[in-house]
Amino acid sequence: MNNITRTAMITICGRPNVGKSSLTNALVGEKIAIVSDKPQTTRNRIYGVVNREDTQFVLLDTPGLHKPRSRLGDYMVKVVRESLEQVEAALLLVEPIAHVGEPEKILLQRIQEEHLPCVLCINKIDTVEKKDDLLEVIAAYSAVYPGFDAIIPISARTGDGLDDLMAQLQTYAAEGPQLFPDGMTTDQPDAQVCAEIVREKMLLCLDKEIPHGTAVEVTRFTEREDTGIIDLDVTIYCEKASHKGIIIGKHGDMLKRISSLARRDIEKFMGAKVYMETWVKVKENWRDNVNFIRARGYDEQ
Ligand SMILES: Nc1nc2c(ncn2[C@@H]2O[C@H](COP(=O)(O)OP(=O)(O)OP(=O)(O)O)[C@@H](O)[C@H]2O)c(=O)[nH]1
Repeated sequence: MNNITRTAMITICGRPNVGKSSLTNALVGEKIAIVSDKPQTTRNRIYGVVNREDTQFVLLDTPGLHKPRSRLGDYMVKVVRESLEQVEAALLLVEPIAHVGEPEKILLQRIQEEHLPCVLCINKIDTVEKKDDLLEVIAAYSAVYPGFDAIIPISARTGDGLDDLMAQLQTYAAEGPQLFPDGMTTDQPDAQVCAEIVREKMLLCLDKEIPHGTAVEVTRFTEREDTGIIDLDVTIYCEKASHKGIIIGKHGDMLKRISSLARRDIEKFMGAKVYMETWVKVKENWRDNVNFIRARGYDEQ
């Protein structure tokens, strides 16, 4: 039992691939959001929950802001906009580059419209060799937006700067009830986290556009009463028959690789043994099919 008396909801936003999910996982201390080196990995808003002393922090990991090219993309951009409503503060996460791009400008405008306090976090400082380079990044952002509450260089990978960041986020906590029960680190249902882990492994194992054109659905999620073993049936949807061939691979090798990597992580996340069966189906142009994306949870909330 802890005695939470304060809460702070904070939106983590930024362009694709800056490390929003990596930061969320590092602060939560558990992998709840999938990470890849390919942009536009996160499709939905994900809550990460951190309890520290008397405060419960609820971090909103959002899709990277990008120019949408499909209905799914439209939905992802809408999620970002809405995630800046009704939170205590915004955390704008950026690359250590001394140039403020269009996504950052759009987000700052939106943050200003909502009258939100904003922390600028410069991520990936483990890749910065000279301190002066960081000063240039700070100068570039301060010139565009003088209103940051704080500017904090961090590395989600090494953990550098995260204590300073948490101390700053603490200043946004207000008295309020505990929103999530003890031990709960995310609002995502277990089946959804499992589906996301399969998608992460596709992003890892497959090149280019193929993983971006896939959706993953868990069609069975049952726990055996006697042994606690979890049985999972997973369907991967892709956009073309040629993609299906690539996902399955020669003699099914690629699908086996994706499945076994995913199963390992799912077992870690669930803390149980998992039996998983995986199918691949073709669903042409699903990213523009409103009913299909709604049915898979990419829906107006
Ligand atoms: N060197 C370094 N790499 C990092 C750091 N944080 C994240 N990365 C890498 O950056 C890439 C993108 O990370 P994600 O956490 O998926 O980024 P994201 O902003 O959530 O991406 P989207 O979902 O596309 O918006 C991955 O390859 C991470 O390993 C960091 O502090 N240092």
